[in-house]
Amino acid sequence: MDLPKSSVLFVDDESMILDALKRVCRKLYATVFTAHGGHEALEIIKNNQIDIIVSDINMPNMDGITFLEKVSKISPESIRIILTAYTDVNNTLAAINEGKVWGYLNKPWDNTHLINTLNQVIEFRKIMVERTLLKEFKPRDSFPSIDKFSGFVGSSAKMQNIYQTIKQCAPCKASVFITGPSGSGKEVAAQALHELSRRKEGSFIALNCAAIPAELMESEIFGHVKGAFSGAHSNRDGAATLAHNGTLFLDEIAEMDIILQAKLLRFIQTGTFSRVGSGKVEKVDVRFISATNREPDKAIAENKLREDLFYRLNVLPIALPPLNERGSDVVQIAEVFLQKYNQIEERNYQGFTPLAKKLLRKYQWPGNVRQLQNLIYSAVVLANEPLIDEHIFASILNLSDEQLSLLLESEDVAQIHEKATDSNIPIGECVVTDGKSFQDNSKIYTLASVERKTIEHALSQCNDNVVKAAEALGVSPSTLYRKIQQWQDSAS
Ligand SMILES: Nc1ncnc2c1ncn2[C@@H]1O[C@H](COP(=O)(O)OP(=O)(O)OP(=O)(O)O)[C@@H](O)[C@H]1O
Repeated sequence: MDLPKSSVLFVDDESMILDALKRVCRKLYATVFTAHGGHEALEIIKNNQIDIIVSDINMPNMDGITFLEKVSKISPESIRIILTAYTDVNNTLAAINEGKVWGYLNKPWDNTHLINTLNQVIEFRKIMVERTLLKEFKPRDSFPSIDKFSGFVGSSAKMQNIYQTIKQCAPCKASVFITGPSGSGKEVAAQALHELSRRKEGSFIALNCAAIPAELMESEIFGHVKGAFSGAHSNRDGAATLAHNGTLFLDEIAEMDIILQAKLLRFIQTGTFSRVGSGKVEKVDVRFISATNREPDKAIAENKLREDLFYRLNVLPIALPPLNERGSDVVQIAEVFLQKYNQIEERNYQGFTPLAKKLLRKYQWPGNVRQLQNLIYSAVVLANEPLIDEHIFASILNLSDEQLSLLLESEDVAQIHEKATDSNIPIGECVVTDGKSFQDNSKIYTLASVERKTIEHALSQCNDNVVKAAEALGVSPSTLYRKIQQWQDSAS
């Protein structure tokens, strides 16, 4: 598990001491911050992830013990160390015993001892963080069992219908016409039809009619003989020959040249064709599957697709639903892609945070499964926590903060109710606004107020331990810190 570089904050009222500490710590594998006193340090802690805090005791305005006590509330996971003269020993021991600080360093310090101690603390903290993460996120050897059907992942009712249709259509010879938006899995469906058919020992030949230039298409389908056109240096088999006893998948059929569509129609009707440049008629046994992401009626009206060809190909229609109509299939598919890209990129992401999953379920997915696939691959490359969170997704999808909250907002109330039920806390008792319980049905509460009260309640139940409260609420600690920070910002 790769953890990011640690960060250390030194707090002292004397600039010379801070400069000296900074110089010594160049040897440390850590980002070093300095602050001239408690108030400046608290600002830094609010705006940055600080792992280790080393503070002087005797400082004007706010003494070191009071400062570190405050830190223990807002950043309980950070390791707090006192930099102290021997004369402060009683204060120091009391602070350690009360759990306000983790340990102390002597002032004046020995450079080597200082670096060694901080390195040990960095190591110690890493182990603690790893332990917490491992406990919190329960790393697993395998992801939860996923419903799969011949290349498809997902168990929504709509996809169950599709699987049923594929199972019924696969054994027949009749042509199948697959429609569905771009990236919705039309080729996966075509392959499933082939794999589940009696032709599975034969070849599955896919031709993307949009990707091949019109002048080459005829030769791609039917092959050519040597000398048929300039560049035809030898005989070449086309897809029709290669798919003999197998399946020919004509993807993006409405992009095929309309004149060639007439030749294709003849081939489908008779099973016979001639290679380009040859008069010899050949016969093959091919099952046709075609697909388009256009609406066939429109494509016919626009003269992109021959009507007679369409009716010939559209014996068994299959219409794939867009990803955003497949409910939580999206999360299952994302989990499978996560496993795949974890393996390819040698990463070990354990899954997604609850809000990241919510984003996956709420997003519209204009590019369907292919877009989801690309998103997960990017996240695996760009994220650096064991769980992938909603912010990584939002940044890859280019969503503003406002768009992200709008996207996540709609289910919030339900989620809060779910969580209260999960933790057996009666909602009316745990979430109170303006002195009224949420069981008061006459009042409508804003989502923001419900959220804030819920978080405040969780914090107070967990003795202000942000990590525990975050765990209880099912969000990451960083999300909670961000929210607390926002309230503090708007209050100041
Ligand atoms: N239900 C699914 N489960 C897992 N992976 C899927 C699923 N549907 C599609 N995919 C994957 O998504 C990607 C796009 O699927 P596919 O190429 O079949 O879509 P398409 O509809 O044929 O796209 P286009 O319209 O652009 O030709 C592929 O990598 C495919 O393996």
